[in-house]
Amino acid sequence: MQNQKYKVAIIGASGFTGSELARILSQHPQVEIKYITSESHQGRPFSDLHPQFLSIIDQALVSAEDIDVSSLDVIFLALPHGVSMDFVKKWKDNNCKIIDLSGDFRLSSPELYEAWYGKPHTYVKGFEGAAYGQPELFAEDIKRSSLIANPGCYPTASILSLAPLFFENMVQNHSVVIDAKSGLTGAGVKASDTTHFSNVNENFKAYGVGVHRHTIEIEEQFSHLSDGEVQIQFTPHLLPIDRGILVTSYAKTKKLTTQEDLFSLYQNFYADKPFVRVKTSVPSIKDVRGSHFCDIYPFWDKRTQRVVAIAAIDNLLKGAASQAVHNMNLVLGIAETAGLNQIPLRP
Ligand SMILES: NC(=O)C1=CN([C@@H]2O[C@H](COP(=O)(O)OP(=O)(O)OC[C@H]3O[C@@H](n4cnc5c(N)ncnc54)[C@H](OP(=O)(O)O)[C@@H]3O)[C@@H](O)[C@H]2O)C=CC1
Ligand SMILES: CC(=O)N[C@@H](CCC(=O)OP(=O)(O)O)C(=O)O
Repeated sequence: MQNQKYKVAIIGASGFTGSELARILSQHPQVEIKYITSESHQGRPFSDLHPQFLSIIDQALVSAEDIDVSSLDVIFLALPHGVSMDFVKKWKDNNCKIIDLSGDFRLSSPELYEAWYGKPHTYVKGFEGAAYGQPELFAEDIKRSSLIANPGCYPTASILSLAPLFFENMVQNHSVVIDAKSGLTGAGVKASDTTHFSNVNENFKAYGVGVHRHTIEIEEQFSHLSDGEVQIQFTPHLLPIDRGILVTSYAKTKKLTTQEDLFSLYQNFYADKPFVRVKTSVPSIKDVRGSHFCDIYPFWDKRTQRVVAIAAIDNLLKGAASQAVHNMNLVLGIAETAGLNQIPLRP
């Protein structure tokens, strides 16, 4: 029903992805935002905290303890890792869909979670029914699931950059290197030494070398796509900008290719995916900023016999909030593109 309004709640709306969810959902033709929650700011108008919403969303923030979950169709959890799982456990028996933006249910087992997140999982059963929410790759799983694990920001760009090659089982194992860069909002709203202005401004650095938790998330999805165990080298970097991710992915293929074949492979793979734009030139972060697009340039380097795939997304949108809304559209069975037509903000 096109005029049906689905009732949703945004849990953890004082953060960056929570506020971006509010921006998109408030313009979604089939959504009514029933609750916006914050524990540390409950009682204050949402627009006090996020002034861009003044006279648009002035409703008061409430505690997550006080919401009537039975009245909701969809809950978005914009909470840190290790916090989301408690809410999923508490609300799982209500007849509503839960879309979790954290990493709590993205991996395939609690053991892997503990190994990469450094803490035990407290809701092991949740893994059973969770779908990995990459809409371009797993739409059918997403439509069937009541718990959707929204992918991480780096994994979104990284997975989309090489998915066509893995799907065709064309990649030589151990040959993949992913060099990724993110703007600061990827680190969340709380300031730290790492995100202090003078440590970031006019600076650029790698972090999490060899140990970043997104390594396993990407490996698991590539393994899933290609039906074999995949290992990758993944290195994230912190860019001195607000938002945006650019990844450069390198892979050796099992058989030789050409630029024309590579481009057609990507174009065909993403032909019916409205938010992936396969390009013939390099993408930049400003080409996608503020939008749900992922732009990809697949390049065959004849000299080194390598694929170089460059992908750009907005970490807060395609890497988080708009991806969550895309998942909502799929799980509710409404138009896939509803509410997601933001044109990138450039310059
Ligand atoms: N930022 C990004 O680019 C991306 C983020 N994600 C993931 O999405 C989730 C939300 O991210 P983001 O919006 O950036 O995070 P923020 O840190 O900006 O916001 C998280 C919010 O969660 C609430 N919260 C509730 N309980 C706790 C707790 N125990 N400790 C800390 N905060 C708590 C806080 O609000 P309050 O205290 O007011 O209740 C806080 O504002 C995270 O899991 C993140 O990893 C995923 C992809 C991209
Ligand atoms: C710049 C920056 O700090 N980025 C975050 C990733 C944010 C994100 O997408 O991921 P999760 O939901 O998996 O936390 C980081 O590297 O931890």
